[in-house]
Amino acid sequence: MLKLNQPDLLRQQCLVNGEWCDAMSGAREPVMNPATGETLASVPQFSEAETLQAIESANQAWQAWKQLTAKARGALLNAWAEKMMAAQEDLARLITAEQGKPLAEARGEVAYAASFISWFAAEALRVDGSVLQSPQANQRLVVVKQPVGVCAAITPWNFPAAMITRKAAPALAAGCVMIVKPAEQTPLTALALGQLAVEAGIPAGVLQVITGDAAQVGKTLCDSPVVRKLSFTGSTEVGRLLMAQCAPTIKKLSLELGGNAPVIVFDDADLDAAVAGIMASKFRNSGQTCVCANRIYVQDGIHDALVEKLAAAVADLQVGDGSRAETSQGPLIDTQAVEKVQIHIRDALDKGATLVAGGQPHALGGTFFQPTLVTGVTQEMRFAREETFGPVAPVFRFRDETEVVSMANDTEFGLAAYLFTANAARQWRVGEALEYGMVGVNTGLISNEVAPFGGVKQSGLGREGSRYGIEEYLELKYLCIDVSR
Ligand SMILES: NC(=O)C1=CN([C@@H]2O[C@H](COP(=O)(O)OP(=O)(O)OC[C@H]3O[C@@H](n4cnc5c(N)ncnc54)[C@H](OP(=O)(O)O)[C@@H]3O)[C@@H](O)[C@H]2O)C=CC1
Ligand SMILES: O=C(O)CCCC(=O)O
Repeated sequence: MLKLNQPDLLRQQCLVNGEWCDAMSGAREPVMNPATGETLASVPQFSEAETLQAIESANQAWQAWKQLTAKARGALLNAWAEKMMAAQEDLARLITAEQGKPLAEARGEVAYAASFISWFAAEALRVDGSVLQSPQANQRLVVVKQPVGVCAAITPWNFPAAMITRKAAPALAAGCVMIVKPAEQTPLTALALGQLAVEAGIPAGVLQVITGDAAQVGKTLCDSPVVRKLSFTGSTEVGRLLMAQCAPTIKKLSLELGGNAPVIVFDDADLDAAVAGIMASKFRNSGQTCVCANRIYVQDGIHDALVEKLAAAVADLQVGDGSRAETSQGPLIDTQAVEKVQIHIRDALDKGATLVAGGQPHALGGTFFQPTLVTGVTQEMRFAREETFGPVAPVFRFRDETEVVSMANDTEFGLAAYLFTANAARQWRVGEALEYGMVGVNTGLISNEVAPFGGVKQSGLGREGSRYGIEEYLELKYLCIDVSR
């Protein structure tokens, strides 16, 4: 059973207009622990009617929220971030229980999530406009920034806290209000964040958290002309659907979709640094992040040495329940995730790849999977085309820079890429040539609140975090003032 220091953080109702509510039908969905299969709690199954109520409450709340000074909004956001950090251990336990990641990673996620709130509390103070040089002597031209309005966020299960705050914090800082629909696997962290927002004094209706039928809730949010913006993180497939659903109301969109991150290791790289970077990027959250290394390209000259070091590092990973201190690899989120990993491995082995380590479900059973290393992978295999989203490191071999840049760019995705080389000119050259929104050079960890997170091509639209992130929640308004009368 889940034990929390602050038991009222385990919320099993939706937060609408400052009230904790059930679905009108009374329908509920269980929330499972992927490590044990245990039912942790259950949450309401909202449908269209309750979603419409949340939209109405959001619109009412917006009228007062947008009138607050940026300083006042920032102070409330800071109070929310402080509450989160005070409840870091409880939030981490909730994340590990419903999502599976090791507790140390979950604690890190809470701090990462809170960092977006503090960052945007400060960015609120820096939203400004401009005065333009007028082509007419009698006119003054002024540009101001105003909040977009009622926003919605649909978030994934892999970062149950951070994907919410990375959207809600800039929205609230800009003067928008937000309705959050978390993933069905991880609603408990989202509801706990709602509770902490209430405790921080964020007014009713400004941040609402609703759980339920994704297709119905999503369609209602997309169809509503009151909702002016949707921010989504998840699969490219659902992103495409939401984009189409938002077309009739011409909604603003931020989409953070699938990745297929290449890691390129050149002959001149520091091999230990490359292995540390690959391990951090590949096996974080058991390979379930959209910036996880999906393809590892290793140059001929160091291929065998790198594979040997990588195999040793993979062998050191400790698979287990994330609540155990020694665990570095938790379970995968569900059985479909395990199936996807197995399909990708089987496809590669059938086409001639070599299994160096792992490759099977773990002896612990359930959705635990052995950390896996495969070599001899080629562009014809699924590993090259699809996001595996699991603890599998597929190693490709390459000859030269031109060849590897072409292989790395040969995908419809363009979120994150990584390269390891000691050559400064090559760092620039390849960094510029990679068609990705984010490039890590000699590092496998690139995410923080200060940097613009987002992709090109079919990895999405817009940027989250950073000073650019708040712009996604602001509209420019131009005033032309005749000063002659
Ligand atoms: N970019 C990223 O960070 C992520 C990428 N992925 C990729 O997607 C694959 C599948 O993961 P999965 O969880 O199925 O991802 P989804 O895209 O299905 O889920 C992400 C979010 O979208 C919601 N959603 C699903 N269908 C609809 C719909 N018709 N209308 C509105 N919202 C909807 C989900 O709700 P609900 O949970 O209630 O169904 C969840 O909140 C992964 O293997 C991975 O490759 C997955 C998660 C995150
Ligand atoms: O979309 C994801 O997979 C979550 C983002 C991970 C990160 O912020 O590094």
